[in-house]
Amino acid sequence: MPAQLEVKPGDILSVPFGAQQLGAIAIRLLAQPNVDLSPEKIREVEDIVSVGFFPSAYWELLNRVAAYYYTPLIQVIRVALPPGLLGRSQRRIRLVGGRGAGGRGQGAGGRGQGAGGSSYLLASPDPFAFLTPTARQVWELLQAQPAGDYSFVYLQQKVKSAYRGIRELLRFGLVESYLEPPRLTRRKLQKAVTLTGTIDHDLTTRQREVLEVLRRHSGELWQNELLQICNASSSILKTLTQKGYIVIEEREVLRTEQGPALAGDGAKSLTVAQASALETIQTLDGFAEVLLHGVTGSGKTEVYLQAIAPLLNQGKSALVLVPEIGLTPQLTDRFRARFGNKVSVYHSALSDGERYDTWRQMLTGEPQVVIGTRSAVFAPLPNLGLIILDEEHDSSFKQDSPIPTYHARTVAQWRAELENCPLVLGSATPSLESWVSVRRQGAGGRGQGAGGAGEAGEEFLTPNSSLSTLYLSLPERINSRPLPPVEIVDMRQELQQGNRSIFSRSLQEALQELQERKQQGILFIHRRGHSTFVSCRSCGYVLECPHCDVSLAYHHTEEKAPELLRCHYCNYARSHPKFCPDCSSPYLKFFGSGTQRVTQELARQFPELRLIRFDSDTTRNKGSHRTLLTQFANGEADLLVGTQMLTKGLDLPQVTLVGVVAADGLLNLSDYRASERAFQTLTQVAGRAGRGDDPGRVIVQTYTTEHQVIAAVRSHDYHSFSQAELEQRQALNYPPYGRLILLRLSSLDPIQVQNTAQIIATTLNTQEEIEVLGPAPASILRVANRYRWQILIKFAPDALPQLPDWEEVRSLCPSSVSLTIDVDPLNIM
Ligand SMILES: Nc1ncnc2c1ncn2[C@@H]1O[C@H](COP(=O)(O)OP(=O)(O)OP(=O)(O)O)[C@@H](O)[C@H]1O
Ligand SMILES: [Zn+2]
Ligand SMILES: [Zn+2]
Repeated sequence: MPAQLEVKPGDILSVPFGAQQLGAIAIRLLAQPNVDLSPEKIREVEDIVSVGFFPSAYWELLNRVAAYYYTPLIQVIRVALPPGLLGRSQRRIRLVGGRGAGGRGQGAGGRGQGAGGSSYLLASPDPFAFLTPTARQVWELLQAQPAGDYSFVYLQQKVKSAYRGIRELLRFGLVESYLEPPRLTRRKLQKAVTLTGTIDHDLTTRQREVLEVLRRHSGELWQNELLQICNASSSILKTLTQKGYIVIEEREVLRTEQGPALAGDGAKSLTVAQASALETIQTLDGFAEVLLHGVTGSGKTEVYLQAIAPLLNQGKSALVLVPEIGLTPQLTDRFRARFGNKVSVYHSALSDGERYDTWRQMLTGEPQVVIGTRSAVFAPLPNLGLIILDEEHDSSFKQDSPIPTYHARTVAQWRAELENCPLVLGSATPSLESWVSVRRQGAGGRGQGAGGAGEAGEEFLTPNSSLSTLYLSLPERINSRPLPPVEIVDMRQELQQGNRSIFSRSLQEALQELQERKQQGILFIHRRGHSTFVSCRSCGYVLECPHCDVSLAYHHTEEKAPELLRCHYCNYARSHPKFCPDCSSPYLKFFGSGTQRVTQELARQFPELRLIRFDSDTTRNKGSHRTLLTQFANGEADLLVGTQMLTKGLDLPQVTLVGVVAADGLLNLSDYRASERAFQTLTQVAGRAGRGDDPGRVIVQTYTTEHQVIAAVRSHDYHSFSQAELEQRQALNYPPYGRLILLRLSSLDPIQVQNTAQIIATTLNTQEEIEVLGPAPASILRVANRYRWQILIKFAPDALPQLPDWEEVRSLCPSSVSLTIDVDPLNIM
């Protein structure tokens, strides 16, 4: 690298790559290049584009994530930065100081306008006699271009060996090289009109009108808005500019997602429990972790809002993490109503431009609230005063693939610690991880957790070990409203007594009543689509995905839409055949019921009932969550029918009835977390009922009434459920007691992946202190034509075992087999 450059880790660099110039990040300084790196793969750093781009605490965070999740740092940086930022940037060359009069503006590097160009020109008839012919040619080309600016590629095409000439010009400081951001992340500019003069007499009525409109808008409007409001053409603005009444300039438009205009909302007067929780949170100084355990509808959000308000006044910012975008419109609305335009959302469903702009908006350091999903844990807010993780038990905070397979809760713990701010975890059904870390401190333990976990080297490799968590509880609903009674219906008895419908008599009556009383209900179904599989009644043939080892689900959206069979794993779709592909029988039958099937059945049995289907089929388009929920909130439907999405924080006071069509799909999963997840899902969905003045009721249909999860859901008993569940976990050394790492292997070649899995497992087995389970085929062996095997590693968290050398493990994988190391996996199926 050029001697005068002092590169430090975290700097943004430009590095030549072929004819292009790429954006790069300095990861680490090496005294010697790696021995196995061939010299032709090493490039010179050309320039530093941005010094100290990452603040040190943030850089440390990225490094922790990389170390804990065994992921190259650059992959972690990719998750943290908005997409495209480091994409293919274009290298350009321009004259330093512009070309004589009217030269273009500032250079990115902040090298100001000097007397530069023109003074050279005056010195002698040929002041550049010292340049080589190549440099000279480049120089003249640039002189001839009005802005004095060409892409590197263009100069290379025009001048033979241009790069040599450019290097020479750079050395003399005559030109500079810069990176132009890729197109999609380019800032968006738009013309803004600003009122500058007071309204005077030399104006026509029309001109006066335009200025009046501008004045009423605080003297500033986008040009297109102004023209639209006044129904005027741009010529009138030209005249006004000439007369000196207005100035038109290009201004940047930030493409941040805007919510609808909302009426402002003031702080509510808190219940005793809310007030006490808030008080504790506000006395925290610096890093601490808090579990806010509040039953459904206990007003956790109000506590968050009031904890954030004073921070903003102190010039600090807050980060609010939520599981999924489906629940964000309602939550963001509440935040916007309280904090106005200080709120922005940040999640992967934003367009790249919106993400880029929101990201830069955060860097301004203005006090603000950012609400986002998993990846927003990396939101680059300086001056962070508080992190909130709402619905902290939700598994969508965990990334299964690609690497880093991080959990936003774990990363948030590190981040809060590094930024020295409190972290509040909120839930009605806390994860057993959080529950155990509260219990660790023993009864009444209010000890502060600023123990400085992870100061020294390896320590941070255990996520929660040295953290102690403060416990705050909101045991009652707002206004002492009762939790809804939960009725369990045994579907085996329904069948015995001759009811063949998918709805029990109890649920049928409740739906009937709903209509009569003009109330609203929610119906929860485990799956989307119509049926889980289609098979032939004559020969038993089951229609399967050609690329995966699963049956195809039947989808039929509306009357005239095509009937489709779809794979829920790879999204393969085919039309529904009229005849069995195997025996040509016309008798094909649908089994299992998804949201579509249930809505059709409802339409048949309750034709008067107005329905809204709320699942990933009906919420594909941007804004559709909001649209459907608004329709429902406005009373345009009686029943909301949907999947998992319904369980996440919906607050609809009119809902009195919640029905679960079949709890069994949740209960009978082969995963060690199935019970915990089922309890959480059922408790959360039950918690949507009776949040307003009218009392609610919940009906859960199941074929396994005796299941311990069902008993706990019926009695709203988190404590005894978690007690029993933790005993089982402890006995088997599963999390939160033992730790797990899952190796996922996949390949197009079934033999090779199996052999590789076997070899890796054998190698791992030689190691003591770790328990190796498998290799075993994944529960669905083939997905999208890839065969999948896995190996589960179990170990005790405290006695940090000598973990395998992952580089060595990777080296056992042939190139046709891909390996993902999933640390603390949540999905093991
Ligand atoms: N102090 C208060 N006084 C009156 N109403 C309140 C108060 N606090 C919260 N509420 C209202 O109570 C309702 C439930 O609150 P919120 O949605 O925050 O509950 P929650 O604890 O997040 O529930 P869940 O875990 O089920 O999502 C909301 O409509 C909220 O506006
Ligand atoms: Zn058949
Ligand atoms: Zn498939």
